[in-house]
Amino acid sequence: MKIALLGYGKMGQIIERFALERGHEIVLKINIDNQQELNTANLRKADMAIDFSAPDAALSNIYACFDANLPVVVGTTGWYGQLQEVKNDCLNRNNTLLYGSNFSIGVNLFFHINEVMARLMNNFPDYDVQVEEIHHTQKLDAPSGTAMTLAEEIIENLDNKKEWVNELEGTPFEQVLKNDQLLITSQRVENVPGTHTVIYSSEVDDIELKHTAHSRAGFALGAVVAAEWLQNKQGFYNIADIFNFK
Ligand SMILES: NC(=O)C1=CN([C@@H]2O[C@H](COP(=O)(O)OP(=O)(O)OC[C@H]3O[C@@H](n4cnc5c(N)ncnc54)[C@H](OP(=O)(O)O)[C@@H]3O)[C@@H](O)[C@H]2O)C=CC1
Ligand SMILES: O=C(O)C1=N[C@H](C(=O)O)C[C@H](O)C1
Repeated sequence: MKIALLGYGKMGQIIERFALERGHEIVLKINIDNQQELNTANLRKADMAIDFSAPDAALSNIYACFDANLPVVVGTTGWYGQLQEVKNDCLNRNNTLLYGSNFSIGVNLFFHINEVMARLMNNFPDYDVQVEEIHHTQKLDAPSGTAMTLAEEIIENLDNKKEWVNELEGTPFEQVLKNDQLLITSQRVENVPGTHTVIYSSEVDDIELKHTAHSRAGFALGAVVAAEWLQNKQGFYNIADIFNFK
């Protein structure tokens, strides 16, 4: 497969390594300095785009792929406020997109366990729940996309939580938390690839579900596997469609 890498930073460079190992070819690498190369003519040289860029670049990159009729795997987080609009446009224009807040197998297992746990905890109202995420200091968005997915799964499955709120360590948080609000705390610590914990706490004990990424390799390999899966498909997909744990 000929791959266009939209974003050639920490993730783009590891994705390149896995893609080459698996027999693919990289035909375009886009970063801030060569953004003008992201045009229809260049995108049409590829069979697939993989976007790991930045929250404020993801939307224009996605629409550039749509205009070139190029399928795109989107790992970039921080643009999900526009998710429904992108989905509608993708389907109306017969384009192809797969997105995921986290492409690692471990986190996708964790997502599934999180849903099962939230349903179970409806029977145990003495426990309150919160989500914690820790990432490296270069991360531009908070909360992480993964923490948002975990929180949304909990809200969908646990009757007494209705919305999430985010507290970023080091910034003022003066909100009084309501019982039906789920707190996501975000911490930024040098060199942490991504740690997520779901904590159920009662007076007598805590139950913690935790995923710790040891490096970015799991995310990068997952993105290449997702691109392989998306070949010859049409439509709008989420990474969960690949794992199909339901
Ligand atoms: N879904 C998942 O599994 C994962 C998602 N992510 C997400 O992927 C994204 C990228 O992460 P990461 O690689 O660590 O970030 P980096 O900052 O290391 O890399 C981002 C890349 O995008 C480029 N870029 C930024 N803005 C633009 C723009 N306007 N136009 C073109 N290129 C641009 C940067 O260019 P330059 O080098 O010139 O600055 C850089 O090459 C983040 O949103 C992160 O949250 C990360 C890991 C896993
Ligand atoms: O920015 C990162 O690094 C990561 N971003 C994703 C997220 O926002 O959840 C996935 C992973 O945790 C690393």
